[in-house]
Amino acid sequence: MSVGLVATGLGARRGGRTVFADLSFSLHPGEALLVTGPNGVGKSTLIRLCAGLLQPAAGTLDYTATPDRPPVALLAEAAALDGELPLGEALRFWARLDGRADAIDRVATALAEVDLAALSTVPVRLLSTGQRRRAALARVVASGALLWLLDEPANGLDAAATARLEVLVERHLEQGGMAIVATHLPLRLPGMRTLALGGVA
Ligand SMILES: Nc1ncnc2c1ncn2[C@@H]1O[C@H](COP(=O)(O)OP(=O)(O)OP(=O)(O)O)[C@@H](O)[C@H]1O
Repeated sequence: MSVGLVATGLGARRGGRTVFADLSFSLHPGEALLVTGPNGVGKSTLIRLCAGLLQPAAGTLDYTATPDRPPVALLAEAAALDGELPLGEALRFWARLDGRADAIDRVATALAEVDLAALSTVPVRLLSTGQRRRAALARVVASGALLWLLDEPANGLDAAATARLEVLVERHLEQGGMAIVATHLPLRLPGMRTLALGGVA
């Protein structure tokens, strides 16, 4: 199979209820999929399935990555950064876990790219909502991962930060990356396709 993600007849159940069924899509290097739909329709569930944190109730999800990059980076609702650590340290902690030496080197650049360089010595717990979101994005950027899974990445971001997010995703795609972005806020991503979840009747 060529590099990419292929979902075929995907179904998800949570709490004993069907969230969605028979979802099929594919994603290849340079492509982004915007997942939209009303609250509770299953956007986060789809992101978690793609991250391997949930098992599909039906169908298959085949992912072929490249050996030169970490396969997946997830931006979920919680930033998952240690609140007591200075921001730069918290990001370097994850970069070490990502297991690639250059991820640690990329932390400072990623912080600058989300306009947080000035706050790298500030404990994460003191960051504002939007700053935490940008910090979580810096973690994804620093990872160098092939597939970005972004769950509501624009939540809490102001217009300038949203524009930076769009630029970072665009650059990721230009570098052969892929992105699945669950959002209820409008985002402009080049050549993106939209997967509108409609709920299960
Ligand atoms: N841990 C869980 N246990 C049981 N049901 C869950 C769990 N998490 C989510 N659900 C249910 O699964 C459905 C889909 O939730 P999900 O979070 O994927 O929706 P969403 O489209 O991301 O919503 P939102 O726009 O509000 O973020 C909802 O009905 C929700 O109540």
